[in-house]
Amino acid sequence: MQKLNTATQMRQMDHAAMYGEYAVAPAILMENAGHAVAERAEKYIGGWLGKDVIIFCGKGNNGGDGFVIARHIQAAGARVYVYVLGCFQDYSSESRQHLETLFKLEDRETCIIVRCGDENIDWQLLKHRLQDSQIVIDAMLGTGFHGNLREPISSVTAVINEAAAASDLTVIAVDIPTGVDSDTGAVSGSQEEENGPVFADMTITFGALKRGLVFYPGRLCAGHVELDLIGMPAPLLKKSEDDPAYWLQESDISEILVPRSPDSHKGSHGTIGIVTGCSDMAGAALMAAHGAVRCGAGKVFLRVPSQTAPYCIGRQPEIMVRGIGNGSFFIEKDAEYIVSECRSWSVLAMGPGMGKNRETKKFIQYLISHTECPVVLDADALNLLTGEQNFIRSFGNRIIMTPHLAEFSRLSGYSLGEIRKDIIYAAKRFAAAWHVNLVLKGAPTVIVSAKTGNAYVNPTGNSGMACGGMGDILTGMIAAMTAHETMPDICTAASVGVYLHGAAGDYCRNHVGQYGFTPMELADAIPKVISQLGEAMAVPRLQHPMIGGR
Ligand SMILES: NC(=O)C1=CN([C@@H]2O[C@H](COP(=O)(O)OP(=O)(O)OC[C@H]3O[C@@H](n4cnc5c(N)ncnc54)[C@H](OP(=O)(O)O)[C@@H]3O)[C@@H](O)[C@H]2O)[C@@H](O)CC1
Ligand SMILES: Nc1ncnc2c1ncn2[C@@H]1O[C@H](COP(=O)(O)OP(=O)(O)O)[C@@H](O)[C@H]1O
Ligand SMILES: [K+]
Repeated sequence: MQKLNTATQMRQMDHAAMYGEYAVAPAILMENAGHAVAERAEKYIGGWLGKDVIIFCGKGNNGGDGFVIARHIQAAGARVYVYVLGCFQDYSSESRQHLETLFKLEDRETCIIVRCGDENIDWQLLKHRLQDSQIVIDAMLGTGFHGNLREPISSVTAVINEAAAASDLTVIAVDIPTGVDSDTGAVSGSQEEENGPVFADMTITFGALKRGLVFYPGRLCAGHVELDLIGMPAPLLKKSEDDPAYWLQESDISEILVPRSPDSHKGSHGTIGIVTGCSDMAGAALMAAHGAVRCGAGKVFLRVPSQTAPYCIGRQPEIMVRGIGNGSFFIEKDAEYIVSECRSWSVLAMGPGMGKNRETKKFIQYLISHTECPVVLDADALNLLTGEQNFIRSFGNRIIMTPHLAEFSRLSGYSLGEIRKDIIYAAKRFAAAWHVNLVLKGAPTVIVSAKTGNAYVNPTGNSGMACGGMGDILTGMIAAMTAHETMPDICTAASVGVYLHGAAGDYCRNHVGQYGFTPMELADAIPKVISQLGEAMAVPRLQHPMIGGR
């Protein structure tokens, strides 16, 4: 698990490293950052020797990193043009120190410094240099960026992007591409204003990942991302932040998802009750059940309204289907029977294709309030529970809600714009207010624990999954994961389900193609992606140290 930090958290980490008990000198931290870029980018571009490189250095410490990079790559055999966009006296003392060193290296041949602080930029000359260069390094703005790009940075950014689009210029961003908000992934400008962000091929980021590197549109600007720890003291790297968010790793999943015990039986892997569907949406119910089967569930029971049952019975032999009541949708009266069945179920999942009938809402509420097992709520179950914050709050610890953005907007009352502005904030705020475990589906999906308020962001998945039915499969997967005997808590189960769902989507993209793989094909890929985790799976362990815990 990697921390996903905000600019404020990064400032606190930097400050603690430099001015706390560890007393790492600011110039050394900057030296490490600049050296990390020179070294990691060298591998990416295949060596500095003989390359023409333009480094744009802003007036903050991101620019200071640029001065260090210039020194290292000049030494490695490149010709460097350094555009200094700040005035000497305004730089921090560590940036000034590195700039002074660079001034000593200026030779008009391998190190050419262009002082732009109080002069105009020769745009024609810059464009020619961009045409003749192979690499651009963006050290204009890092975590200090806010608002929209101002001149001259906005024009410099425009000419970099233009040159990169017209040639095979490689753009390397320092810490985060200029114009990307570290906290949210929002970017500067709009199409009309043309003051958009830098589009980089690679970003080397320092100390911890920034949230803006994994949320769109910022993620599109970052290209290939590498994290360098730049000599940050280990306790600071491990320290839990206030208001934390984490980027899930494959190693987290293989640590949690232990191999099945040789003497396990179907009871060890849970009895899954999927109670959903209505007359015209039998497919959603079947897909949810199939998602559970493919996640290794011990037994899967599918309960649908009686008029839906003929379309489900016998479709898949391992799923035990029964029709409930007399109608084409569930009504409150049907709930009593499910409550009695539920006593032997490990988990109850409701929502996919369930319809929006008011009577069905009463059915769902009756079931939630008369059962004790974990409950996964998706799709129509969420639409029906809009406005029921007080009701959900009292059961929230054992509920996982899995809305996509539009369902989340209806459920929470937050506008889509408000949600997109800061997805982690919106997800955490909702999970705290409703006291519920949340899986906010999207690109990427965010999971929030009801118990800790921690947010986990999922790295897997792709746009081939943007098609109807993918969420239904996920509902069944999360239900099945919740029921495995070795799963420490339901937020962890949800995180594993979401990760594997995306990983199975990535498997399908790679083996079937980005267009047109189906939810059922994705489900069929789940055992394959789990077996790929196989070698890394840990020996059984009861409590994973981070997700959902503590
Ligand atoms: N010791 C450390 O802390 C370490 C830090 N490190 C590095 O420092 C970086 C953070 O440095 P930082 O805090 O100086 O901020 P930075 O991103 O350089 O920008 C600040 C300047 O940008 C300006 N500005 C803002 N918005 C703007 C806009 N829209 N358009 C135009 N200008 C705008 C803003 O001006 P203002 O708006 O305040 O007038 C201010 O002058 C971090 O990302 C990492 O690379 C590493 O070396 C490791 C050790
Ligand atoms: N561009 C994308 N990148 C990654 N994952 C995606 C993308 N588009 C969709 N998904 C995933 O696919 C699933 C779609 O779920 P949902 O919208 O509920 O589908 P449905 O309701 O039709 O079953 C979610 O898990 C979502 O995260
Ligand atoms: K940058």
